Amino acid sequence: MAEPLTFTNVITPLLPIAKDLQAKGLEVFPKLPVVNLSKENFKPGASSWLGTSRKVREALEEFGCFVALYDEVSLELHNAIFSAAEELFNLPIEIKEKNVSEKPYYGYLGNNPLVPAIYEGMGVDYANTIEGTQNFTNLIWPEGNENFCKTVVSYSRLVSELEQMVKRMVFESYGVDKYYDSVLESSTYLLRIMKYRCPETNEKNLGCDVHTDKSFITVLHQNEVNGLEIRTKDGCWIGFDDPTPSSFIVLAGDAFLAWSNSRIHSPVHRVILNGIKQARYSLGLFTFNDGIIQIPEELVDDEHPLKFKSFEHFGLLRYYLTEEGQKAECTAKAYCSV
Ligand SMILES: O=C(O)CCC(=O)C(=O)O
Ligand SMILES: [Fe+2]
Repeated sequence: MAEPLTFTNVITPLLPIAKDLQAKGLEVFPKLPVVNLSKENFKPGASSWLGTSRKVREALEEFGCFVALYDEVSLELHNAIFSAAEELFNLPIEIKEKNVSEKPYYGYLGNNPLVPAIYEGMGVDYANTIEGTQNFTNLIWPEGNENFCKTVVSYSRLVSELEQMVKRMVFESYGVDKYYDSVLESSTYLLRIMKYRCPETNEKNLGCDVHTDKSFITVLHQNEVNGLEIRTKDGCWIGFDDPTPSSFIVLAGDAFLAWSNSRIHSPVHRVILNGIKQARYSLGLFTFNDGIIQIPEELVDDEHPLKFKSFEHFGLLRYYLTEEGQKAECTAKAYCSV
């Protein structure tokens, strides 16, 4: 029987051609897969849910990411969260530096030789909870900032619902939905608010160096200034160049790769700011799981022999900070392969 024409088997054969052209110095940017996840399009149990789940799984297996069209975040909230980001980064450095955390990469990242000079990041832990966001707000604005707090919680809750929908779809698509609730229960959400200022003359335009995420899933959202690039399995760079207020990049992290016994791909990505005229702001909602992540036995078979041991997710993140972890090509493989 002929292979069905899905977006992955249509796009994938074109990638080596794009890679060749890129190697010759030509700017060719194939597109990321796009999946419409706006709620009114389907309900659980309807056929479009199953078809969409398959698309989501295929995109994560082949590209490790896709553009989700999701209209739950209103334009008003979209504008409010980016204004909140601006307000936050306009604060004096000594206030921003108050945000420290024992969890690696959770506090203020900026003004630091470890990150590019044009980059700043601020982590809000447990951002989908009033308590988490209130703790952050109290630290930064002891006099209070109700508007910031409300905006961050509302945004993070809606985007965590998108993350949960994707996770449920993948679990169902693999027939392992019985593990969904326990994985959901241990999920925590870090919102990282990021700013990339315009590079000065002769300053490097690197915003974020090549890396894979250590999260289970990351959901990225940005203002109209481009720069995010994702590398395909065969080494072709795909730029995300048409952001809208309702487009979100859903990206699999190393923990999702390990959980799936290597079925899901965790893509290398970077941010490069070429000739930008205004600052780029982006938001990343990162899922990290408390405790141990188990690899479902159903995902182990002759074709997919067991590749990973159960692992502590925050252990993986801490390992990434070590000298050995920094050198590893794939953090999950180095940390918990069998
Ligand atoms: O700013 C972006 O779009 C991506 C940032 C990123 O990759 C990260 O924080 O892990
Ligand atoms: Fe990333």
